[in-house]
Amino acid sequence: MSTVNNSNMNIVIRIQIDKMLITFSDIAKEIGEMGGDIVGIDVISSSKTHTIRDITINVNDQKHSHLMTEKMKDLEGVHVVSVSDRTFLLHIGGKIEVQSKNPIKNRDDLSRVYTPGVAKVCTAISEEPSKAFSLTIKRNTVAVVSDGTAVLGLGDIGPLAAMPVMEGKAMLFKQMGEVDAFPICLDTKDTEEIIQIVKSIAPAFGGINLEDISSPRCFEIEKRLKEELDIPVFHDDQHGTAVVILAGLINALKLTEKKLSEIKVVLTGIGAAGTACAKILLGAGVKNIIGVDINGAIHRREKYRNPSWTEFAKLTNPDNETGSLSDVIEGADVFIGVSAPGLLTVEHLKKMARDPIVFAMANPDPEIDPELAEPYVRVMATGRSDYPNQINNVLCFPGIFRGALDCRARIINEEMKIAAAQAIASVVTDDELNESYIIPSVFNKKVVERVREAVIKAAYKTEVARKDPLIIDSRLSK
Ligand SMILES: NC(=O)C1=CN([C@@H]2O[C@H](COP(=O)(O)OP(=O)(O)OC[C@H]3O[C@@H](n4cnc5c(N)ncnc54)[C@H](O)[C@@H]3O)[C@@H](O)[C@H]2O)C=CC1
Ligand SMILES: CC(=O)C(=O)O
Ligand SMILES: [Mg+2]
Repeated sequence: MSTVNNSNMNIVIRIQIDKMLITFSDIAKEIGEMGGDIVGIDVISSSKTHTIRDITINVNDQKHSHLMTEKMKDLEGVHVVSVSDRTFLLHIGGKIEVQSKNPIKNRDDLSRVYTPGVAKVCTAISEEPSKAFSLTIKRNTVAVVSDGTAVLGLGDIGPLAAMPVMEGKAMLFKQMGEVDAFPICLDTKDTEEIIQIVKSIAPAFGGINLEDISSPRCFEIEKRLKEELDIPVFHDDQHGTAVVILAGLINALKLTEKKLSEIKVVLTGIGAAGTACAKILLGAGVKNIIGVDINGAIHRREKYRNPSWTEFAKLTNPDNETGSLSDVIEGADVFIGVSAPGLLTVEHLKKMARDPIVFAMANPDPEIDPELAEPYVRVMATGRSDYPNQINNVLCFPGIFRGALDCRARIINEEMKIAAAQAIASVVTDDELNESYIIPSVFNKKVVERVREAVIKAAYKTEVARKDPLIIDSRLSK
């Protein structure tokens, strides 16, 4: 596949220009001739003889960036001071910080927020632990916990390398849902140890968002934590993803005028996301799902070492189809990929039923390049923000936790997830719905509002909410 990663990246080249030797318009012309698109110019300093400028250039890829830099270096009168990728610039020093709600202006403030005043607040919580929800950050704070074993589609890159993703999730929690989230990357892959650590840190949090923990360990970790903690534990890659897939599918099927109960779905990658996706789709009425992992279709004639595949085989593939993706894609109405880049080909698309729906959601590179797929599909979606129809769990986790925290839910159950999916789908009105808009934008404020509302309603209906409904604030709030 022609990889889509890094396409259209922005770089910032800082150059010192000798005014006697070259003009800026000459430099801009050179950049344009090399296919670079100048999207920003900043003057950093200027003297009679020299200027230093930052030129932000949209380039095709890393190679293009390199050629552009070399060209600048060759120009007489130009000295390249530095070249930065804007993505890296955004990560310098990390992406989040802790801020106090009130400044400590004097001794009196100090004695209230800290000792001695704080002692009576501690005592109050010790006498009535539920007060931790009103007197500490617990009520609005979620731990984003990863062990770095399944980071996006990058695999087991370890806890340090997982941090940028977890910081990103924390940013999204805050901006979209006004939830305070902490990235916590653990230097252990031991299931039991992860469970014990999360249990030990739980007092500070109102919810636990598990992230990018590889399967099948993620299933046991989530199950045990759900049983042993009294706050919501939600493995985002499983349930956040599944919720958004269902939302996207509800809307895409309106376009192809097919029913959930009639479609054949081929799902690649029966790991965390794939397993949960199958469960939510089965719950929503899909009858024919065929899972494909590295050894082909998952079926009941095979004995699997992975217990989650044995379970998966029982629930799916009603006709017990066997073979590779090429075999089982025949006649499929929907392809959902939560697996690896480039495994879906145009030849596969040609074998699908009329009006194929393709959700190629592996990150950062999807199962097929959207541009390659476009002519052969009716609806195309990816997990990325730079193509239409971004099916990404960011549409779910801020709103679902906002709702769960606001009604102080003990758990996030199936009813709350289905309600969240329907809420996301409902943001796209029938008038707006089209092939390039089956799912609302991540920036659409209605998403979190509707998900929150629907989740709270479902939590009360299923009796998992612990807060008096009369004191729930109707607005998005802490
Ligand atoms: N768009 C979104 O919101 C989300 C996208 N994803 C993406 O889905 C992918 C999987 O994520 P997880 O389920 O968390 O990982 P995981 O590690 O739990 O599961 C991945 C599964 O894909 C299988 N796989 C790998 N190569 C394959 C191939 N060539 N053919 C068939 N199966 C293959 C693996 O054996 C494994 O079972 C990643 O690329 C991730 O970025 C995951 C969660 C959310
Ligand atoms: C989006 C996300 O959570 C993932 O790709 O793992
Ligand atoms: Mg993830």
